Amino acid sequence: MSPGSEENESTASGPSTSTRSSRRSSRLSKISSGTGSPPSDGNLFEHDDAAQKSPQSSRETSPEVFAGTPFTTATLGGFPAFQFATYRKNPKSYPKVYHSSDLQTSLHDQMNSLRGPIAAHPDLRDVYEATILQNTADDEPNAPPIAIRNDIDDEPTPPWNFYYTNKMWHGEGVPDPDIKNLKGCECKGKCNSKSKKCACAVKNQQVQDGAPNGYDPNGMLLSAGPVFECNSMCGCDEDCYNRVVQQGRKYDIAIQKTRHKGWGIFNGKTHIPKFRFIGIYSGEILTDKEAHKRGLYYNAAGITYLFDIDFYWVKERRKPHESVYVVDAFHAGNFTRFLNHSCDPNCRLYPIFTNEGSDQKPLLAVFSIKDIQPREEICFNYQGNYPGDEDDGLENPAEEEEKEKNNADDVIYKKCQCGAANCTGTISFDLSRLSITERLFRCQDL
Ligand SMILES: C[S@@+](CC[C@H](N)C(=O)[O-])C[C@H]1O[C@@H](n2cnc3c(N)ncnc32)[C@H](O)[C@@H]1O
Repeated sequence: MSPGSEENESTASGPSTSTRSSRRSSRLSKISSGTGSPPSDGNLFEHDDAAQKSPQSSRETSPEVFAGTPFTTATLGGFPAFQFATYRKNPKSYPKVYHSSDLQTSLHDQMNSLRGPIAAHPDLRDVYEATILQNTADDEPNAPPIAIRNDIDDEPTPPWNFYYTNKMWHGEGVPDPDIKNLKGCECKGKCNSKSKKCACAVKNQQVQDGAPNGYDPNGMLLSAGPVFECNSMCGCDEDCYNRVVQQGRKYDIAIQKTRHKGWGIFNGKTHIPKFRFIGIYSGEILTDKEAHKRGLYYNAAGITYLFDIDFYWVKERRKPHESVYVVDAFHAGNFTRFLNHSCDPNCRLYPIFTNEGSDQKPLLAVFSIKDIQPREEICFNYQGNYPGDEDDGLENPAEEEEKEKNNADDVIYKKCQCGAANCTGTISFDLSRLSITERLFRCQDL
């Protein structure tokens, strides 16, 4: 089954489109010069907080970035004003870069030092939920809250062993997002995935050889990607149809204890249609070398949160000297780190680019691949086996046996508790990594 292969729903806000048969709105903005005192009539101005707070905002005025930019000399209340489109051709604010070395752990150390009845107090759940809200306030301000539930035992919350975040924290040796190679579109209003003029839509169509790619106006994913979302360099609106992952989570979910698989992720009260964005697999982005070192420890503990960025499309473009990047959600991550494995999964990870110009570092975005009922557990397949993939994940048994002998120390086997009718009985983590898929992974294969 392919993303977007169902009939489109009509939409109240956007034009109704049929994606199956087909291959696939000036405003003035102003910004303070960033120097001197804020204006006394500051509320007359739209200030870009992100740009002002960003440690890199000094770059906004650097000659390298703005060389030749036709800024207007018009002023509004003493501040320079310029055309929105011109402004957006130069990033309004460089995406802030987060480094693993800046991760905060003091709250976690404090919570882990609690002992006795206080450590098991049910009210700790409220602290956990509030921490999630606080840590995600800037990147998903309109998302429904995440609930913590446990009807199985007395553990009040999942362990306080990671920093809750939707961001990607760059480890040592991992380059910052490549902004120099980030290209935007010149569109105004909302971009249309079928457009032949929108540079982002055209790029998306090209990577799928002209087949539909990107999203429909309801946010439904149209292909297996990669999808290049509109970015800081684009002229379109913040709620453009080609900005789905960057707008954050829309569905309410619960982190809930399961009987045999530890904590898991459950849908909330609403039904999630297929191919809708659920969340990004956030955490630290590491070099392969660092991930390998950590993997040995995770093997010993029998649990892993390492996830290789090894999409077919990424691999094809990797230069010989380039490392595989790996996402590690052990020390930092969001609810997606609690997604359990199922042999009959209802979600899958897709490569989505938001503000990253490097081919090698898409976000790992979780989308539903089936309609997900209220309260249903949300799971993906840790081995990257999905019905309809080129070989359905079924390896050559002789090759597999040989691989197992060679890697005996690097593979963890666990009894699978997914309960699906087609359950294979075991889950294995090869080299302590969860895999997107080693196999060919193209839209037409799904
Ligand atoms: C990425 S974590 C998922 C969240 C985990 N349940 C927790 O409480 O932190 C992966 C671990 O969850 C457990 N798990 C996930 N899916 C499972 C399954 N189908 N059967 C048994 N254990 C599972 C295993 O212990 C596995 O190592």
